[in-house]
Amino acid sequence: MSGTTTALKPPEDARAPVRHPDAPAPGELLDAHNHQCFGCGDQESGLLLRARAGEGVAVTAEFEVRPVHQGAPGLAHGGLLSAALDETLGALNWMQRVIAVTGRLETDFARPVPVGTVLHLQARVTAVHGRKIYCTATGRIDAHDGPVAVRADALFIEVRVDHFIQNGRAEEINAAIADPDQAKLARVCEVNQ
Ligand SMILES: CCCCC/C=C\C/C=C\C/C=C\C/C=C\CCCC(=O)SCCNC(=O)CCNC(=O)[C@H](O)C(C)(C)COP(=O)(O)OP(=O)(O)OC[C@H]1O[C@@H](n2cnc3c(N)ncnc32)[C@H](O)[C@@H]1OP(=O)(O)O
Repeated sequence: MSGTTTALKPPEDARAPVRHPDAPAPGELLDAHNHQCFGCGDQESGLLLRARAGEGVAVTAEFEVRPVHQGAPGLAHGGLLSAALDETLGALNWMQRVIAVTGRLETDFARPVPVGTVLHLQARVTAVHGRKIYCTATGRIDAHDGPVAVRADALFIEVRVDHFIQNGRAEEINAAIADPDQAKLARVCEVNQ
């Protein structure tokens, strides 16, 4: 059952999430955090997931399941559905203006998802404790109020930009440092740390 492991249950003294005053307005399309990202970037074989700001500390996203996303014939691959949930949860960073990475992600697969489906995703932060951000997401079939196909609970951990600079391959990191959009994103988020 989702959300029952200790690591995914916020402690008693966790605080409510706070929407950053400069967070994008509800409905605003969110930028890709990296154009080469498998989830939100523009790679043809990727998810091409597009996320929008929601109310509060929440986002929505859409992911069209294409033939390249198959596992069983005609059905979406479960790992890619988890990736779509993970990417949507990652977009919550924009609403708090922090940089956080997935520490734990627990997915429930409730229904098979046929190729051709547009998965409507919703994610929100439920609690924050120090660097730990507790969040949850659902993916519904073909409509924002369609049947729930997948859901996830996750724990994201806030990191500094150094996390990427120290761990990423030099080729991509150097390109990111030279990219004004990436450098701006890193600065904006670090101001809050
Ligand atoms: C100019 C250059 C530009 C560079 C780029 C700029 C900006 C980037 C912008 C955005 C990118 C951000 C995210 C990407 C967005 C979307 C993609 C979807 C999201 C992902 O796909 S992202 C990739 C997958 N993700 C990883 O690649 C993480 C690998 N991993 C690690 O890098 C470490 O593992 C880390 C950092 C997670 C923790 O390491 P650490 O040393 O900082 O943590 P530490 O030990 O201090 O723990 C602190 C507290 O978290 C608890 N805790 C820690 N880990 C836990 C776990 N796994 N489960 C449960 N609890 C955990 C501890 O129990 C403790 O809790 P307590 O405080 O209560 O004791």
